[in-house]
Amino acid sequence: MKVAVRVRPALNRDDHICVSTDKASITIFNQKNINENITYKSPTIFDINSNQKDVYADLVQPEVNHILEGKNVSIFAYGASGSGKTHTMLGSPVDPGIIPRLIQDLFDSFPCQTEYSYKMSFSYLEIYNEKILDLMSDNSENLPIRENVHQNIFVPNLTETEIGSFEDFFKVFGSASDNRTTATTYSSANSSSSHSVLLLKVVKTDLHTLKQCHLSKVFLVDLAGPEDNQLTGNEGSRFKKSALVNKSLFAFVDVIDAINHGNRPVLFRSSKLTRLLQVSFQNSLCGSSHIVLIVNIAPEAKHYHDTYCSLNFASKQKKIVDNPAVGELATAYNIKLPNSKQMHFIEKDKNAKENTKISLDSAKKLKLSSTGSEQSKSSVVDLKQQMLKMEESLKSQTYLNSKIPAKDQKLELHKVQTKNCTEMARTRTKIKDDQKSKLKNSRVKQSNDHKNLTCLKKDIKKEFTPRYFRSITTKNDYLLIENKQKNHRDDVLKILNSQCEKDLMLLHTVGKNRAQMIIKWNQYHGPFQQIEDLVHIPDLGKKYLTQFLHQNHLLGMDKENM
Ligand SMILES: Nc1ncnc2c1ncn2[C@@H]1O[C@H](COP(=O)(O)OP(=O)(O)OP(=O)(O)O)[C@@H](O)[C@H]1O
Repeated sequence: MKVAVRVRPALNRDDHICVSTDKASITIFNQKNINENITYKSPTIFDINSNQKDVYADLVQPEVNHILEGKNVSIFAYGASGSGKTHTMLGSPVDPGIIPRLIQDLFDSFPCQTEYSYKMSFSYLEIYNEKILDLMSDNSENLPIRENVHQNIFVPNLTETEIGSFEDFFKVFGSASDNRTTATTYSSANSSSSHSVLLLKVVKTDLHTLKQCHLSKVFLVDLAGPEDNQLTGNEGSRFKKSALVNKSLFAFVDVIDAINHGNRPVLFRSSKLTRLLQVSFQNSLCGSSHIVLIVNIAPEAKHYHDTYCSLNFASKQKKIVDNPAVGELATAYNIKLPNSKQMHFIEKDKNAKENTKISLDSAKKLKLSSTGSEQSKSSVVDLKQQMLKMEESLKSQTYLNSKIPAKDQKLELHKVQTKNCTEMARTRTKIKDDQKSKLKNSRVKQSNDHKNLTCLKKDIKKEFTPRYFRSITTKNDYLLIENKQKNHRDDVLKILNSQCEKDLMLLHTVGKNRAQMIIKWNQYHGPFQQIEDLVHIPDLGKKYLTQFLHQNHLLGMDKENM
């Protein structure tokens, strides 16, 4: 996930400003307390002088190739009302933002080939009051969100328009934008009070076979600004609506936090927005989906509180940016131990971090000990010196960072890995013991197959539901499941040969009809030798077999049988 902060220029010359920036940090000052200033470090800051072209070139242009390769990309503009989200995403005809630039860029980048063709279509919706409204339809009603058998999330009946050029897009999009819900807020007379989601679909087709090679989905999201109802004095329905906006923003922040920190379960269903983007969020963990988060900031002192909240959110995600290992942990098979050279840098990095901590502590002490105004002035000078030291220290961290990407991640990963290694050794012994005792037990239990099936029924329900899999966080969990899964492969085969409709229906993707098909095949051809024999049942076929293995979490196991 890429995270960037963008500060818009002040809208009024006379306004007091509470934000200052340099290349790698942003500082906010509290007007009510001159001693109170907070500095945030961020790898990507767009200050008041940055223009739309810079923002696009740095954050979005690199994604064009990913889109052409079939990866999904989601771009979010987050920030308080009036902080410049719509300007960043859409801009104006004279100063276009990310959306028009990306569409133009994609059309320009489609390669002219005789073998493949690219097609682009788009849908445009808003989430207002936790309702999904089709902005391309003049009288849209609340649309549902559905999930198909391939676990793709979609909105049925959402208008989708194919576009052959940038002009095509703008014609349709222009009128659809007028349908967006706006409201007057304390910071803007024309504030967007909904999340708008522009979904671009880019399809690559093989011109010889006319088959789709891949489909890339690009979500361009202009989030509604959170509203402080105490500050705005919102009442009645306006209060309820803004409470819903705030609730869905909390859900959005929660999901991002949970995904990036490896917390499980991730509550995608707690808002329409997160549910709609569930697949993109999940795929970002394995790298097949990219996320760009732009945190917009208004520099005026009257927005201090909003700015403070947005920067806190951004700085939390910055840790995440430096922590791609979360994805590796979630797909625990990829864990690699750092080599000795990397360990050297990790140690160095640790020291640099500690130096920063010391500087911060002494800066805090200085701040606390200042009393009189003279003392306060000298304290401020000292504080600045301390800050400089801190900055230097952080710079050295950045240097180290460039040597080893994701330093925090390495440290965290190392800790987790050391812990995991010990736990893994323990688990291996435990698994071996378990296996031995299971073998003994199974001899005794052989005479009672029904009992085994009842155990399996519980196991499948408890352990092989997708929800359970989502809660797996450590490699040990995977090892345990992997081991159990191998045993259960045999058990699933037993169920397939059980000729018992009720037991067969315990398996995922097996309903009454399929259970009867399996029983009939079984009676006619004799017992299945392996699960993959399902492919021989005429009405099921290869596609169903993959689905069956996937849903019952047998995919990737015993590949020699496939
Ligand atoms: N980088 C910028 N340069 C110049 N003007 C800007 C910039 N960012 C925002 N603005 C101006 O600030 C005002 C508010 O911006 P915008 O409407 O994009 O905010 P917003 O965050 O989308 O607000 P809301 O959530 O209320 O819709 C607009 O007049 C816009 O033109």
